[in-house]
Amino acid sequence: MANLTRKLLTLALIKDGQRVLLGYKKRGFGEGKWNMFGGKVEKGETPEYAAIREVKEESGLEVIGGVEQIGDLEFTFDGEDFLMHVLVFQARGFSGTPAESEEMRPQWYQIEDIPYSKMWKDDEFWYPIALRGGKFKGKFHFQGHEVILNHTLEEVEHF
Ligand SMILES: Nc1ncnc2c1[nH]c(=O)n2[C@H]1C[C@H](O)[C@@H](COP(=O)(O)OP(=O)(O)OP(=O)(O)O)O1
Repeated sequence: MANLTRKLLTLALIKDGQRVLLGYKKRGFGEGKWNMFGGKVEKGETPEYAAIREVKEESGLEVIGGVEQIGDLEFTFDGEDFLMHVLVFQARGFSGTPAESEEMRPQWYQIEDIPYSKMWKDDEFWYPIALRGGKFKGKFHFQGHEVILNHTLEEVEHF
């Protein structure tokens, strides 16, 4: 694939014991899916700062103690000229009560109840690694938004 435009985005895992906070995406890219919180890294931001900002904007939670990178994912789409590079972080801590935003409706899920059938198809590959404390790198090539044509995924020690 030649000359793909790269976009840098974040996702943030908010985990509290055996439950995880997901958001129902009300608009924009991935509308109608449950997802972690995140979005584009704006000019002048570090990815860590962007991840913390998006958590606040989309869920109402304040990240405490910063974030740690746990994943590095690339998404491409058949026939499209862009590549989405998504850095996945885990919040070390958080405070506040989840609140609905214009973009997301947050809800806690027990790990065994995560609604994979209503999420991006790649999530069921890498969430299990993230949820047991592992780190991972992966590439997923989609046809549309629902079919994965091919992928790679490996667990890593560090980035
Ligand atoms: N395949 C897949 N699985 C899991 N998560 C994602 C994908 N593709 C994705 O894009 N994502 C994530 C990465 C980002 O967190 C969001 C998309 O971000 P987006 O809503 O476009 O960015 P914002 O900056 O919040 O958007 P606006 O505020 O400009 O609407 O999905």
